[in-house]
Amino acid sequence: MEELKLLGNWASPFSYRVLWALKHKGVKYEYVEEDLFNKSELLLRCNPIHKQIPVLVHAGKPVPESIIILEYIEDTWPQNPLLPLDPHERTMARFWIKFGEDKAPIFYKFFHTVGDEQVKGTKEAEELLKTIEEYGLGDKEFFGGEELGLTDIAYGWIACWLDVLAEAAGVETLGPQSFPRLQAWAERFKQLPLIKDNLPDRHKMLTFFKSRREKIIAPAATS
Ligand SMILES: N[C@@H](CCC(=O)N[C@@H](CS)C(=O)NCC(=O)O)C(=O)O
Repeated sequence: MEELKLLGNWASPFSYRVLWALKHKGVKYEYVEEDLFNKSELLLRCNPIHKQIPVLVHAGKPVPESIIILEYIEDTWPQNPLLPLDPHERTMARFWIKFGEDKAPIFYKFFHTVGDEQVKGTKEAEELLKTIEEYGLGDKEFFGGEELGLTDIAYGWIACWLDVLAEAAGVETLGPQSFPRLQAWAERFKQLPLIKDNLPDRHKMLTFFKSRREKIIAPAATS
């Protein structure tokens, strides 16, 4: 069997995207935990551009960037498809995945700011959630219809990480709970055995993200 390694980090939603997709496909792989404060030679060699996890290394060939890795997984292991067969539906799944990626900096603003900036960032993130709920999810069970797909995996952090980040940043109101259809999707998503059995411990995440947040806002708080 060709060697397959996932370089990841326990707290990273981007790592979990890849892990969920591999498990969904039933593909065996070796997980390598990266210390992001002391990156391994392997990571630096495999992702010299961004020096970030996740990286999937397949038969010695590295693939960086979680969304690109998801596409690679779908192309390489076609079983249990995560993208629809219909070309238009397939393209729209990619549209929504790209939308989420393009808007990521706006989404994370609330976590990196304080005061008025944070209020503004929270509002902007809420607007994005509203758009995703109304135009992306609509009345469907999952983004692609009745079954889990690549868009759900890409947006999985909204179901499993956003409330933790919001709590760590003191903006508990931010999250799918304010959007009924998004909230129902998030609950449905989290109840899938694939997701439920493959998530970091919430308390451990909260402690970690609170400490990250304190470090991020420290210069703003003392200036
Ligand atoms: N766009 C990237 C983001 C990956 C990312 O932000 N990884 C973080 C961990 S969550 C990382 O490796 N941080 C270390 C660093 O930037 O030095 C992806 O989707 O893979």
